Amino acid sequence: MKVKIINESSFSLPKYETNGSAGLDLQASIKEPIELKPLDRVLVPTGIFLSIPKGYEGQIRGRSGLALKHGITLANGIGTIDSDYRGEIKIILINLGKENFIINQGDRIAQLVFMKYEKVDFEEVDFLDDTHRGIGGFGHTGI
Ligand SMILES: O=c1ccn([C@H]2C[C@H](O)[C@@H](COP(=O)(O)OP(=O)(O)OP(=O)(O)O)O2)c(=O)[nH]1
Ligand SMILES: [Mg+2]
Repeated sequence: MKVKIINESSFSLPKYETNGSAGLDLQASIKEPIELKPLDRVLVPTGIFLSIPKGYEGQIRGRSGLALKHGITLANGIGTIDSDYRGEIKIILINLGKENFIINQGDRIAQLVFMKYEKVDFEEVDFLDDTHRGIGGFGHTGI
């Protein structure tokens, strides 16, 4: 995959921390540390620009350690990086913890997983096929 890196200071390509890691850790590429107060959101640049092959997307996911220890998570749940996006990958962090959190240059703030996806064509109809579940959802089978 083609990758362009424009970092605030030089660091290596995103990498898988272990052989079996699904996610590549993404680092903050920032001039100054960012202080994130409780419930603050911030868009953090990573210095990474990608040309993802057609038929794949990049998923930005949080890091469990940051979420558990500091309440730092993604404001958009899972970020979607489209294959035709040529801008810088940025991470939308939110502080759901009770303490201020400092992000420093080079901190690993999120991870990137590549996924194949399917596209569909819609056929508009008046009635959908019956199923046992029907319109039941949102806990209708019990908690
Ligand atoms: O966490 C994220 C989510 C998105 N993006 C970039 C890549 C993605 O291809 C583009 C658009 O993302 P999305 O479709 O989620 O945002 P939108 O609000 O629908 O913007 P747009 O109208 O540009 O599609 O923004 C990121 O860098 N980080
Ligand atoms: Mg969009």
